[in-house]
Amino acid sequence: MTAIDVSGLRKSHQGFEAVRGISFEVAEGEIFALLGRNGAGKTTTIEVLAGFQRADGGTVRVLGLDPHADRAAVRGRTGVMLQEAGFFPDLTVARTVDTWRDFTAAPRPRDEALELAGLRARSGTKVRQLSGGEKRRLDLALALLGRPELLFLDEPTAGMDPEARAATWQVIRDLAGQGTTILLTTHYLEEAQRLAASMAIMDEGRVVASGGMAETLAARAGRVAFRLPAHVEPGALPLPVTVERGLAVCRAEDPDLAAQTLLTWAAERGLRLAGLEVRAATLEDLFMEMSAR
Ligand SMILES: Nc1ncnc2c1ncn2[C@@H]1O[C@H](COP(=O)(O)OP(=O)(O)OP(=O)(O)O)[C@@H](O)[C@H]1O
Repeated sequence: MTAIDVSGLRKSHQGFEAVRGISFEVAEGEIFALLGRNGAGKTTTIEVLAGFQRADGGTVRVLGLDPHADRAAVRGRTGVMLQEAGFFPDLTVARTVDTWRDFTAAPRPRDEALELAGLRARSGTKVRQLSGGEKRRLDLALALLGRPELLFLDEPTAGMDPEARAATWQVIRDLAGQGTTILLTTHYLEEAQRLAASMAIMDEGRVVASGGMAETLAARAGRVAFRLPAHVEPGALPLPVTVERGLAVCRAEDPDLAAQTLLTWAAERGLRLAGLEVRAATLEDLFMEMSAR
């Protein structure tokens, strides 16, 4: 089943077209990463999908519903974590959650939501005393209150230290494991690559790449990098290379095979390929390529 179906979506803000006819689908129970540079249109897209803004063009279906026309129904089944939460700084974490519980149908118990978000130990702390990363966790706890079928997470790990980030990844994975569909944005491409089964990269309001994460990356060239041996010209190597920051870099569909070819060539000449690094394409490679156009 498709949890989110976006086709030709357009949305302008005061005459500026932030989203310019994008299409993508998110399958039920999947983690989907919406990626792109600052201003690419990710938040605007989430705001339309969550029913906060009305689309100017195209069609959008969320859990089979129109998120604007059927927004009450959609809101009851979705959780949203936007970038800027409107917390009351003088309330404690516990009171903040309690206040939100009052507006949520069949909410989770407060401590369960705090536990899930890794914030239970800060229950009695005032919001103003939370760190940036802890505020993100409070946001997550609030987004989880209504046991949503679908979660929108706009930069869920921004400002978190590595430990908190890893804990949040686990929460996200656990939720997906229980069947929750998750659409997230992040500027941490490694995070997207680790978490998401599918993705779309946006640039200036358009989708410039999309698809299954593993398939998309597998279809792209990997790279073999090494320090060029002394007195060897790049043109003498058996495969084409570029020299990048002092390293010879060979891009190849099958980087293992390319490395073998290069190593055999070097061994036959008694040369070493120092610092040899062989890796498949990463999301960062794809992102840089797509955003640089
Ligand atoms: N309310 C608004 N009024 C006018 N312009 C807006 C408004 N909201 C967003 N924009 C503009 O629309 C474009 C897309 O913004 P959006 O917040 O959707 O991008 P984003 O991909 O989420 O960026 P970021 O990674 O910085 O969060 C930007 O150029 C932004 O300045």
